[in-house]
Amino acid sequence: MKEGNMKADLEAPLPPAQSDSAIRCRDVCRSYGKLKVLSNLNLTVPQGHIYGLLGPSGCGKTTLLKCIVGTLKISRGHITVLGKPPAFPGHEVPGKMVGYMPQDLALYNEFNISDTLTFFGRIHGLTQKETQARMNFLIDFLHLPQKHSLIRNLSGGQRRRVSLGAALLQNPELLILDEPTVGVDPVLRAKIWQHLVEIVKTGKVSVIITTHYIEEARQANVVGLMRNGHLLAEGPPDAVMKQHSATTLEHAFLQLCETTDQNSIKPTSSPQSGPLDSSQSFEGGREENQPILGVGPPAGEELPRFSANWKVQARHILPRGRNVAALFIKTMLRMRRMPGSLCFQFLLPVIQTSLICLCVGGDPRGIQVAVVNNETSPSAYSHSLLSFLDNSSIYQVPLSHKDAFEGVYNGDYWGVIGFGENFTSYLTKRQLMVDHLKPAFVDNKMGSMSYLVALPIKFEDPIYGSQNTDFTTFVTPGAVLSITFYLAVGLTALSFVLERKEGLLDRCWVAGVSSVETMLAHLFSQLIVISVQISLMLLFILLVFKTPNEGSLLLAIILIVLQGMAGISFGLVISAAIDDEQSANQAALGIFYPNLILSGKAGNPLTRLPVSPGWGLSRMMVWRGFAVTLGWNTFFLILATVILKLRT
Ligand SMILES: Nc1ncnc2c1ncn2[C@@H]1O[C@H](COP(=O)(O)OP(=O)(O)OP(=O)(O)O)[C@@H](O)[C@H]1O
Repeated sequence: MKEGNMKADLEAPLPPAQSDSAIRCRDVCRSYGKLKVLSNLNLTVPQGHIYGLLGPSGCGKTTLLKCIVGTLKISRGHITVLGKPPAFPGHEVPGKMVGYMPQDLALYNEFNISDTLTFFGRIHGLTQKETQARMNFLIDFLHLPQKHSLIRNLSGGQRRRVSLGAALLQNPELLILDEPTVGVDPVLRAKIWQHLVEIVKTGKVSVIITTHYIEEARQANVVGLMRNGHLLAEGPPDAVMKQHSATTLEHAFLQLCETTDQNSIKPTSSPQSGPLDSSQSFEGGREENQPILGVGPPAGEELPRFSANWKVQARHILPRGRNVAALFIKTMLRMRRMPGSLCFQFLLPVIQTSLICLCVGGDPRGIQVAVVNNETSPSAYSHSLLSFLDNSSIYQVPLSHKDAFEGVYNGDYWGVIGFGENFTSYLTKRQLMVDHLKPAFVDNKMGSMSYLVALPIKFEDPIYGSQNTDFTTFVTPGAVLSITFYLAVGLTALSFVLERKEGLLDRCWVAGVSSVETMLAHLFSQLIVISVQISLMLLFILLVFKTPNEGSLLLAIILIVLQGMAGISFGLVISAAIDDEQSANQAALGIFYPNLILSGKAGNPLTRLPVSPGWGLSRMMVWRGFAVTLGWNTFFLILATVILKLRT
């Protein structure tokens, strides 16, 4: 009786033939380092159905969804999504065919609802009219507030609905929703489910949804029960409950776990067979590692082979202008919405350069020096000598011999200047003697060898700059290059790491944006920031601090821009390799001094070449500087791309 009922249940709601599967996973494995998260997992989402993927926290649901949308690579096995493997050249998964709502809401807080939907509309290639029409529908349908409401001012539930709206925007054929109902009140939860049931009715849209709330998944057409990276069971909710004589899905799941533990059966390693027949039961004749009530294709089914011609492959690799433009506009809009942060980015380099010009290389001031003068006459030479000292640097404190030395021992004074009582008379005598003796001695005793007592160094007029070049002039060009480089490193690394942490990068990738497009858009938008920064810095150092410039200003600007671009590229490497902002900051800071010293930016006059001496690109030292900077740029960009590819 029990078996008969179960068969009847299975026959009615089971999905169409497996060729109509929206998603098929076969023997899928995925690990994070040594942690095996997905292990020989088999799953089938039938076309035009809602698939509820259930399981405890940490069982691997999100990891599986990331593998399905192509943001994570599987270590072993096969996945096909809407007919082809994810990220297959020419396939629009990731892309327009899939709507993805990640677990973390992944919305730009500075945007309003309209900006958010417009951004995703641009990426999906919707016209303004289409986006507007969908936006009006979604705002009405999901009961969203006014379209100009800022995301950061919305409630948690409203944000969740905006995130769902962004996933639904382009009417995708496949919806992947990672816990859309977490933290949502029961009324909204019911509404979300009601909507999902509505959209799959056409048979053209398929949905896979994960949830912790097992009972709500009874509204799904098919549920998959997952545990420790395996799929324990897959089938219509009623059939799963009946199979375990349970009144709730939760109870059925508990029973399934207990039985699995007792029998120590390792689930799912072989391809699934068709729907369970009356002789098959979990307790009895079930094939080892096969999920009960499987809805997938029969065992031994041949997997289709996929190929793409070189044109499709080339189009797949090449960055698309539409996506780069959408990302560029997005970054510009975010900057405009954060005027404080923008001003900080523009002014910080100017403030730093100004501080260097004001504080580095100037004369010391207010140095306290004890003066012990034993000459009393006001006309004594000692008074004249003391008056010639630079009194803005040295602050003279007249003291007795004892107090002066005690003061120096106590650290109150930097030194003692002392004059004996006969200083003036001895100086006069010595002057007279030298005047008489020197010519006589040198000429009579040394004759033609008198040049030997001349100074061994001759100071000619300098080829570059003036004879009195101060340290500030010397150090400023290197400082400008360093500041441009490090600000670009820090800002790039931080913005990318934060975007990834908030799930924004993943969301964009699932919408069809490649890592190269993301990098290009960032490079272009940062170029604008760098240009303003450089203009302000040059205005200050050339016009306010009057740092001399005898060379081509254009070459100097190009070199500084290239340094900024090298900083952006290096920031991309850091953000590709590191996941949290603290480590990214540490990496950016850690490279500061080694790079400053090894690159010669600190005190190496070569860094000033295009600015000060007026050399052009024909000089080897100058073009080599440009070539080296361009080389590092290319190397960092390639490295960032490779790391990103390896890490997905
Ligand atoms: N980037 C990562 N690096 C290392 N381990 C990870 C990473 N992401 C997830 N994991 C680990 O993989 C396992 C599965 O994580 P996953 O997020 O897929 O689980 P989940 O079922 O979605 O959990 P939840 O329902 O709580 O979201 C967990 O043990 C988690 O710690």
